[in-house]
Amino acid sequence: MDKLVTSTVGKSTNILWHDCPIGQPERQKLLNQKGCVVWITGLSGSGKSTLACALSRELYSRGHLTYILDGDNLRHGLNGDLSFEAKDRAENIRRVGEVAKLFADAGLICIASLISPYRSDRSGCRNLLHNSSFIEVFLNVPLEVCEARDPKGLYKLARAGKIKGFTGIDDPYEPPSDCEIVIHCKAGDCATPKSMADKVVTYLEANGFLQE
Ligand SMILES: Nc1ncnc2c1ncn2[C@@H]1O[C@H](COP(=O)(O)OS(=O)(=O)O)[C@@H](OP(=O)(O)O)[C@H]1O
Ligand SMILES: Nc1ncnc2c1ncn2[C@@H]1O[C@H](COP(=O)(O)OP(=O)(O)O)[C@@H](O)[C@H]1O
Repeated sequence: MDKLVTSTVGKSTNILWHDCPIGQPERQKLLNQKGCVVWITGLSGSGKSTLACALSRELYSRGHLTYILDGDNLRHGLNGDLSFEAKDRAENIRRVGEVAKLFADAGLICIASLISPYRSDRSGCRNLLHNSSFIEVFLNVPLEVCEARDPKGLYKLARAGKIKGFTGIDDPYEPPSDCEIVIHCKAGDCATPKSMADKVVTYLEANGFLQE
């Protein structure tokens, strides 16, 4: 049955949502898992992409289907038109949140790894999903550890004033005040990516996401 739905973005009107007989429950049964979004937030260099890949590998080894939405990668395509101004970061997160919602509806375990510095943007994504299927993971890695890593040399450029508005240097990062998983890492005392991934898998298992 079609029902009139007003778009949350407010740009589309007179659109009707079309339901189909094969929906998320049927897809989850096929995949033997529950669609959800694992949202990894943290500073640049905190290990978001590394954790996303380690988590994806661990879940694959257990026969589960995931898909990674990485901020850096999406800025080569879908979000290539966006800057790092606050309003563009908000749009970046909004778009990724909507795509992640579609992947979760497809029955996948969607792993999003983006700095996503603003609490309001992250809670906007949380509100797109029914709450329990949005799992926020905060990679709590101090700026000095991220800066010491600096694999892309961006912190060095930011410190030299060659990059303006770099998160953590001259642009804000709002750590989560209440998220599902916090992974702490101190200078010289960081768990391995696999053990970090295992912590997330344990959460997914305990909350029923790894079975239909
Ligand atoms: N000004 C500025 N601030 C922060 N990050 C910057 C900036 N310019 C480029 N980069 C690189 O872009 C990556 C962050 O993209 P995201 O889409 O995750 O950022 S955001 O969520 O929109 O804030 C981020 O990648 P990661 O290091 O993987 O986090 C940076 O390498
Ligand atoms: N758990 C970890 N322990 C030690 N080094 C790590 C860990 N996770 C990531 N790294 C290293 O930190 C750097 C940044 O990791 P990356 O995943 O690119 O971070 P981000 O995606 O948050 O920018 C890389 O050189 C990576 O090898």
